Amino acid sequence: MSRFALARSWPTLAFALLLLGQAAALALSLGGGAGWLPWLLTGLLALSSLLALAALSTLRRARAKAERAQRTLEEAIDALPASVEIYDETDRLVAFNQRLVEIYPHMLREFQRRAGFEDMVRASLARQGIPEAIGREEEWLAERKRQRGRQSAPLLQNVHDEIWLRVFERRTPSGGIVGVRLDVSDLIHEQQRLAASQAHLHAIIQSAMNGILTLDAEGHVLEVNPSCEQLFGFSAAELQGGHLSMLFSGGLSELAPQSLLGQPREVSARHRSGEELSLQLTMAEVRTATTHLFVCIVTDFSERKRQELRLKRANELLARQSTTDGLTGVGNRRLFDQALQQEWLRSARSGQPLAILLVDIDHFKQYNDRYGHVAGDDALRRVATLLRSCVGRGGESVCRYGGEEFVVLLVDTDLAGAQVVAQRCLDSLRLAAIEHEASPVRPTLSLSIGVAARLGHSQVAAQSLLEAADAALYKAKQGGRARMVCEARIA
Ligand SMILES: Nc1nc2c(ncn2[C@@H]2O[C@H](COP(=O)(O)OP(=O)(O)OP(=O)(O)O)[C@@H](O)[C@H]2O)c(=O)[nH]1
Repeated sequence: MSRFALARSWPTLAFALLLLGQAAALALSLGGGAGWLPWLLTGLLALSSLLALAALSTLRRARAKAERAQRTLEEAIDALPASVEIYDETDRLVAFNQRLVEIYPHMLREFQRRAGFEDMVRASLARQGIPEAIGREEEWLAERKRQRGRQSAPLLQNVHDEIWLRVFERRTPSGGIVGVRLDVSDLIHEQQRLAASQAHLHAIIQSAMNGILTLDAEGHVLEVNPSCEQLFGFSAAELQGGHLSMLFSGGLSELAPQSLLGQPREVSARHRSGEELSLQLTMAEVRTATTHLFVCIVTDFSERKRQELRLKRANELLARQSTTDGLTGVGNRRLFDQALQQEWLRSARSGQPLAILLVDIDHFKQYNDRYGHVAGDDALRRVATLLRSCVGRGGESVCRYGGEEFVVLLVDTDLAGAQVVAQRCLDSLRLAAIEHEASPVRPTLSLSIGVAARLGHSQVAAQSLLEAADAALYKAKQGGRARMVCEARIA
């Protein structure tokens, strides 16, 4: 028997002793009895009084202890960060803590012991205290009652002023219900902020002009944006799961995304159609406690690259045109001037000789007059071609000097060598036998050539070589044309 049970039985014992005492007193008053009997009765009375007093004191102590225990329990429940409410088997409120009142301050009056759950919910609905139920209160209440104490997962409830609760309800073995409401507003607001930021990010990625791919740590495609689909000509479904190497060529196939981190790099790729793409690839790593992936941003500069190539070709053509004679296709005067300066310096450095032939078509005016300008142009083209074929080492050293005059630059060639070339030119034109009936020299086109050469290391200017060749040409003309004249070497 526990001490508490023992204490509870003592008043009964004391009462029994008292009754026994009174019975004995009655028997005595009714007649006779032993002389010791009053003493016995007095003793019994005293003993029963003592027992009763002891029992009362034990009871008081036990009650005080029970009250202390209940107070401790109530204080503990009140101190919980969650609200606690306890209902009996008829769904009436038996106990609740302070937190419940704080969560539902408008329900202060309704939170009474023995208040029914449904009545309290109805009161809350009437005050529009449950935002998600507004406009469909009865339906909401029916559903709430149906689920009461049976939810497999806690309910998420939006109360007022942006307060979100997780409601845990469990049925007790005796048929009552214990409810706990945990304020998860911070968590929900964080989730809402996260969802908003994800939506924001998603919109940016979806509308970005750059191709954006997410890759796993091995380089397999996880997600792509519409620009990426457009860029490669493959759908997201086709790209997903594929490896980086499927998209990019040029040595990227063996590389893991990790090795592409850092500075943007230029890579080439192929569109589904086979068209070559010039791309810039920037790789970023995303590493969190639960995630490890890579974000690859791809910029297409194929069009810019094509434009650059077109521009380069156009510039090359322009440069060629600016140094080419439009009629004959040989170099023009500008090219000759540049080449002469360049070779002059080179010859000065190396000590190698340098020679030029100044070539003039004889009586070309008469040719034009006799055969017309178009035929004259054609004759100029034929002479240019013949000269190029006579020069041997790269015909590009033949330039049109102006009108019906050509100049031939002969590198690493001395005067003797230049004379050989000049003679070859004269012979070659004679053999070509281009008709020139109006020429007083002979009935075919002829040339006069002035030859000059420089010795290496001479300090004079390049112009002096040209002047020497011009003087020689003049002498050739004076000497009857259809010939060459060699000017003395330039020192
Ligand atoms: N068809 C044609 N003729 C040209 C061209 N450039 C210059 N000529 C002509 O070449 C002729 C040169 O005449 P001149 O300077 O008197 O020389 P030439 O008639 O050859 O006389 P010599 O040089 O003294 O033998 C001119 O009639 C020019 O019109 C050209 O591009 N096409």
